[in-house]
Amino acid sequence: MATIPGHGARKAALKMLDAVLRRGETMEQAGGAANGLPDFADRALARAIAAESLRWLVDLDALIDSATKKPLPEDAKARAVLRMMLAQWLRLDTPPHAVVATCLPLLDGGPKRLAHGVFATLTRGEAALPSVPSLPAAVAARWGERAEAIAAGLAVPPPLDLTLRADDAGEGLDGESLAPRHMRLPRGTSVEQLPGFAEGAWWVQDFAASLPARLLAKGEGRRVLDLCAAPGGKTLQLASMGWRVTALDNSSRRLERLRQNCERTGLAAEVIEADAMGWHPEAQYDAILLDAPCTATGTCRRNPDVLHRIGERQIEAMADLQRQLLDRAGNWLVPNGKLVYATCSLERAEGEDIAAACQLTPDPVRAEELPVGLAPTPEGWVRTDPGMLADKGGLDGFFIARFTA
Ligand SMILES: C[S@@+](CC[C@H](N)C(=O)[O-])C[C@H]1O[C@@H](n2cnc3c(N)ncnc32)[C@H](O)[C@@H]1O
Repeated sequence: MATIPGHGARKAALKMLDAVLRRGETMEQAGGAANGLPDFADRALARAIAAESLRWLVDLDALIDSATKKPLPEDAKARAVLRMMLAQWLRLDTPPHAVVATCLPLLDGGPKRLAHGVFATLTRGEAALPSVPSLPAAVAARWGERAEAIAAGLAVPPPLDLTLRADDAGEGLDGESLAPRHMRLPRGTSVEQLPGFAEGAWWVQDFAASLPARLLAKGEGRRVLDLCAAPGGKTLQLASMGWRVTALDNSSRRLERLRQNCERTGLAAEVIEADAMGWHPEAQYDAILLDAPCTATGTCRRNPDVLHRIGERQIEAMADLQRQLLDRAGNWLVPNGKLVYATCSLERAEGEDIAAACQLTPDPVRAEELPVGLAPTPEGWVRTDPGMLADKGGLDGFFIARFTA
């Protein structure tokens, strides 16, 4: 059979969906399925199809079920292909005939006629998605009263946030600054073409992800441990704030990216590859930033896979590790040293519950320390989610707490 243009991207997207939904892989891991595609546009398309299918999965399934007499099994290939077909038509504005031509061959030797019939019925009728994606029931229950606002923030992929190396490093960038050393640009902006890229004047970092380091004072040559540091967004921030940074992580692959980031921006850090659960420092630190490994549900706008592969089991496992890392790090500070604990998770178990049980002395964040009108919680913690700053393009979900030794 002659190759159908665009079919490769759909094949890769189907593999990505399968990797996330059946094997519980992250979008990053699943994205490997698209790496074999020679064309950048095809790789980007495969990722967009998979991401939009996952973002709108509950609503796409409702449409599919409305057009079948007997519901297709959850893991049926025909359901997966139909999810992708509908996501392309309803979210990526692909004309139905192009969707049919590129996707139905994925079901060769299978229920092709059934899928064609369901898609034809839906495209002929009034099929539409709601303005806000529906969350899986378990996720909505976990996110409680913020669930609706978070879902609204999830409806569109996020803008591009840059953190600047210095106060004047944003020259030539035409965006909105929400705080010193920050620039927000429209989503889809191509990073490589922006002024300052080659010179390392800035790096890509969601605005919420830049908040933990902002809660430490200027370094003035003091020593900070960036614990769980790779790929280094916070390492770069701390170095640019005048700290002498030790960046520790146990992933050599991610540390390689950290080193490249340091090289591109001309910022320095001592890099240590080690397991934080076995490592001991030679001397205590003036400050520690613990950006702990987590379920990353706060990044659901760019990684909608977390909506479907994270449950109580993964959350509890992460919370356990976070508690242990925080316990250990608490012993590595000089008297009166500061520790900032952060996770990009929307789960209380990985944020509020960890901070409440911490043995260190709380150092509550004050309202005047936070930019753009963000307010600390009554406990002096910071909690962000994708429903916040909606008129400015939203925020990733983060939890941040500060302590004193
Ligand atoms: C949330 S990410 C860090 C992001 C990073 N701080 C930044 O701003 O770019 C968490 C990191 O923890 C690392 N990690 C997980 N378990 C670890 C352990 N036991 N020891 C050291 N690093 C660990 C992971 O490799 C991952 O890079």
